[in-house]
Amino acid sequence: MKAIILHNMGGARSEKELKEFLYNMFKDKRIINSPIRHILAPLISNIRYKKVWKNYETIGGSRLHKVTESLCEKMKNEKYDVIYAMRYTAPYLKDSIHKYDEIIFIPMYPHYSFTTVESALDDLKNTNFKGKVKIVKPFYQNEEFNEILKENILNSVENPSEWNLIFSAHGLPKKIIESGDSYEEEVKKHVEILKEKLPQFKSVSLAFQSRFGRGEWLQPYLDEKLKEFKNEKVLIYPISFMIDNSETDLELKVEYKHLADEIGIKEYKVVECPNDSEKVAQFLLKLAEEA
Ligand SMILES: C=CC1=C(C)c2cc3[nH]c(cc4nc(cc5[nH]c(cc1n2)c(C)c5CCC(=O)O)C(CCC(=O)O)=C4C)c(C)c3C=C
Ligand SMILES: [Fe+2]
Ligand SMILES: [Fe+2]
Repeated sequence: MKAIILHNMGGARSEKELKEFLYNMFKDKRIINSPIRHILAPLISNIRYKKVWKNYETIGGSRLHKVTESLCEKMKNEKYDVIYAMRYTAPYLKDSIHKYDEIIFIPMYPHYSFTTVESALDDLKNTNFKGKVKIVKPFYQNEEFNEILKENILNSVENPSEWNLIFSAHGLPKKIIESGDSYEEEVKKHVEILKEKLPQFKSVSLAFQSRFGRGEWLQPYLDEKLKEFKNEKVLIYPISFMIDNSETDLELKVEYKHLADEIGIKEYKVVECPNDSEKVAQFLLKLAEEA
């Protein structure tokens, strides 16, 4: 039996699941590169989940699972089972992969990073799966994908010439980039590709969201970038994600929106991720076939 497996980070639908997510994430050597992460993981997750869950509750938890499930449903076909697995919350890869003889593995990230794609590949290796494996590579340069993004972005506003488009990428500690992670380079190339496809906008820029902890992260930070747009209209596109999750629904649409209001931004809007659209389903099937 063959399967296409969509692999993502995981999302928190309950307080318990948020604790599990945080614990697993901080235990991951790709996220915390410290020999004492086994001590840090329970400490940080225990302190953080209670504080953060209150905010998750305002959006009814993460919709990452639900939308991914719907995407799998749309990708269903006679040749393959289409299922999903998550890195830090159930359903875990080790619990489904051994049913199959052959899998096509799709890390659901447009750009490479040690913290995302490489961590997903660690998850795959850790299953000790002995069947045939094909892996879909990061696809930010794919023309069909970028046409989907372009259409998505243009459909979000009526007069793009009045709007400043900000591509918001998930941040990463500078230290990780300095250790050889190509994420920043790929994100910048991706923005250049999309900028050329979207000359209609008043301006196009890149910023990084959700800095965490101390230390320097990729810059410019989104909160600083927003300050440039007092009395202007700002459209945000979350460029690191395929599917909406707490980073888009909570961080961008609630927390950064609040900041935008404080700054005096005239209008602030966040574009939906590609999610479970028919076009994305067809695009991912094609990537799987070509892998
Ligand atoms: C501690 C460092 C973190 C790094 C590095 C990081 C990279 C990174 N994350 C995503 C995508 C997602 N992250 C999500 C949640 C989330 N991420 C971190 C921390 C780091 N992420 C935390 C602590 C959390 C939990 C929320 C919080 O406590 O603030 C999610 C959302 C899950 C959900 O519930 O919907 C996604 C998706 C990418 C793409 C990335 C690097 C490129
Ligand atoms: Fe994250
Ligand atoms: Fe984040």
